[in-house]
Amino acid sequence: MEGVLFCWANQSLPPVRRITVPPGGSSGQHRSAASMSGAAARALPKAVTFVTGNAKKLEEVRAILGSSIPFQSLKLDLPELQGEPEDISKEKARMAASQVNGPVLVEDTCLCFNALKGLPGLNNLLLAYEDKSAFAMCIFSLALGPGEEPMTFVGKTAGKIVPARGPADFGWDPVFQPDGFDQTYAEMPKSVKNQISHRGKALALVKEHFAAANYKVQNDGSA
Ligand SMILES: O=P(O)(O)OP(=O)(O)OP(=O)(O)OC[C@H]1O[C@@H](n2cnc3c(O)ncnc32)[C@H](O)[C@@H]1O
Ligand SMILES: [Mg+2]
Repeated sequence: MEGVLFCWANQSLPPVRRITVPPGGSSGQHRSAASMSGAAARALPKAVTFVTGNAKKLEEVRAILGSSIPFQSLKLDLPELQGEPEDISKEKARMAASQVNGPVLVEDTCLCFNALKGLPGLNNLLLAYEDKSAFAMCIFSLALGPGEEPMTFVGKTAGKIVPARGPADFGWDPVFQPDGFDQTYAEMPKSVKNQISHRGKALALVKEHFAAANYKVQNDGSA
């Protein structure tokens, strides 16, 4: 799985987790300093650019965000980094923000296997293990501009690895069955996946952040 080399086991972690907030930014309750004090909302020079080369990912992000956050998408050739997922994600956001010269949102996803202590890996590695439990994890990083410290938003969905079922048009969707469902991600309607998925949970935090921060886009060139 490109992009993310290490994950962690999910026993002690909640399904969504906000890792960092900017100085003076949102608190754990996702209310920005601006919205709490009545100060003017932060102006963004242009709409957020969501950087991805993955069309299926983009399709889901569009469906989940709707018109809640004005954004445009862009495919950039960024180097694949190694390290801790949140560090990778932040570094990706820093590089993207400096290339775009504006606010960017980037995303990395991995499927992590508890039997492998949270390491992502190939499904057949799991054959040797009784424990087929896994979790899908999505990390979004938002950088408001070049040189700005990115904020990260994490969503996780627990499930298990099963023999493939359903359409094979998006990554490992056919082999991941979320807990509490008898369908794999690939078998369930998109609207259901988006409601319960790692991506849906992470984007709920992103949305909360935007609602609280109330950014003012000066030149809305969103697609
Ligand atoms: O340009 P970026 O956004 O980095 O797109 P990517 O295709 O490189 O995406 P990732 O590195 O985040 O994802 C690693 C792999 O996981 C797959 N993947 C990501 N999200 C998925 C999801 O919700 N369901 C199934 N597979 C997914 C994706 O197709 C890749 O093969
Ligand atoms: Mg990638």
